[in-house]
Amino acid sequence: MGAGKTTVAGLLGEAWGVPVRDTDADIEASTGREIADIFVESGEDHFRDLEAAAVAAAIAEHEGVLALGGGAVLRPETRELLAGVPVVFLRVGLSDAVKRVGLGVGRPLLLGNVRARIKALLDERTPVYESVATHVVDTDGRLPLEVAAEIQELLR
Ligand SMILES: Nc1ncnc2c1ncn2[C@@H]1O[C@H](COP(=O)(O)OP(=O)(O)OP(=O)(O)O)[C@@H](O)[C@H]1O
Ligand SMILES: O=C(O)C1=C[C@@H](O)[C@@H](O)[C@H](O)C1
Ligand SMILES: [Mg+2]
Repeated sequence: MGAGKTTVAGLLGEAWGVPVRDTDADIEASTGREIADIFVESGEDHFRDLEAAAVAAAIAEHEGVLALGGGAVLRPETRELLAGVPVVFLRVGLSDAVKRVGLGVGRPLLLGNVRARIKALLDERTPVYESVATHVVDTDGRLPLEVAAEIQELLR
């Protein structure tokens, strides 16, 4: 969270003139509920089921740039679906992530101590992100446009 997936996907879509999808937005549109409410009312497991289905639908239907939710790759079936497509891991360190997400409003897994929650998620997930990525781009101290430019070079 705060790596810039949604922001950079939008810039890439503009640069390439292709459509952009974001699985978090797809889930909110299809359920008519906000992600934070889904977590609170139905729990994380239910959200992950919706998310796995949203990723599968997007990969089947969508031609363009796809931004995933930060925890989508926790599901093995999602990792399998990503094999064979270019996957960019936007790396962000603790300090920049904390600055970017602010109080973490709308990000249910950051409730409580935002800094401690981000540190725990980075520690747990970094190996998973590295395992699915075909490309890794560092985002610390860089503008979204600079990150997008590097990805355009990498995927030319
Ligand atoms: N490279 C960057 N430098 C500074 N701010 C950034 C950068 N990338 C994104 N931001 C800002 O950080 C915030 C979070 O970005 P964004 O929503 O794109 O992250 P995300 O990875 O999609 O997060 P989530 O996993 O919660 O969906 C936004 O306010 C955005 O403008
Ligand atoms: O990293 C995560 O687990 C999450 C990231 C967001 O994109 C949302 O999918 C949700 O807030 C959970
Ligand atoms: Mg996002």
